[in-house]
Amino acid sequence: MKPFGQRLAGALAHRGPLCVGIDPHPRLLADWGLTVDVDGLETFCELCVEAFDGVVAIVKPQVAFFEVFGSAGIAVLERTVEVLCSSGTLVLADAKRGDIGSTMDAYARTWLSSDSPLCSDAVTVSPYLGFGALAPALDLAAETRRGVFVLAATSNPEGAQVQQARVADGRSVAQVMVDEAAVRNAGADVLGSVGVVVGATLTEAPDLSALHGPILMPGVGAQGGTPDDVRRLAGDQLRAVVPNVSREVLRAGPSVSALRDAVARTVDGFAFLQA
Ligand SMILES: O=C(O)c1cc(=O)[nH]c(=O)n1[C@@H]1O[C@H](COP(=O)(O)O)[C@@H](O)[C@H]1O
Repeated sequence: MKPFGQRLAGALAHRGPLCVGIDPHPRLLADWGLTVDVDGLETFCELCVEAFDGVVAIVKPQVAFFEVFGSAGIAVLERTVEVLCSSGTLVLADAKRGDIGSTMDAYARTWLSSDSPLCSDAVTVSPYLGFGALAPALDLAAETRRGVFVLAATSNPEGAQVQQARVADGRSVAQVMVDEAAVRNAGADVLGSVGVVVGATLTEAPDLSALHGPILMPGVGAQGGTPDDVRRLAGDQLRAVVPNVSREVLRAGPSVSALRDAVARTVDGFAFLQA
């Protein structure tokens, strides 16, 4: 298996630059005419798989919306991840994990170890216990040829309190996270496997020019970010940018063809990224 960064670059080139979120909000379940319980969750995911599998470059299930249903919800997540991964659609588990030592190691094994029932192609992680605390995930991802997306500058306004704070050399904390990720990507062929998350809602992005890894940009659509914002924030890194859209696409459901049309329209709006 090729490293995640190379697989992602290939998928973006072939299927278009888009990460679609599977975010089974209670509101969306109701709008789709589904019950807000595990049965509704399961049907929602089956329809998402039918609509997105083999169509979009990368799918991002938001783990929180599965955990809220306890073990039965996790079982739905396991099945969803398994179906997508086994057919070759890349899966980014949005778990935003971050802890220390052996606990981080357990999180890493959950999402990145081939023998885990939740094993995905990549996972989101939070570096706000210190970038170095992420080493178990970064090391395991390198070993299993999977990926990690590190939260750098998030789409929510509260993030700035921590992420825009300055360290002693004057860089923002968000910039430090990007620079640390860049160290991990040094020498990678095509695109490194350590990505960063930069919200499409921001007025300014950290300097991404040396990252050599994927840049996930959530916040498009429901949170107010637009393709023009993505273009502005991406700078000269257009080919590394992966916009994430969740509600804006999911609102088109439950019709599978309407979901696919929404994906096609969204991908068209981002054609400039891979031009
Ligand atoms: O890591 C993420 O994906 C993420 C980071 C961030 O800064 N902002 C952000 O919205 N997200 C996630 O991206 C998705 C955005 O959903 P929509 O606002 O519905 O498109 C949610 O699953 C969020 O948890």
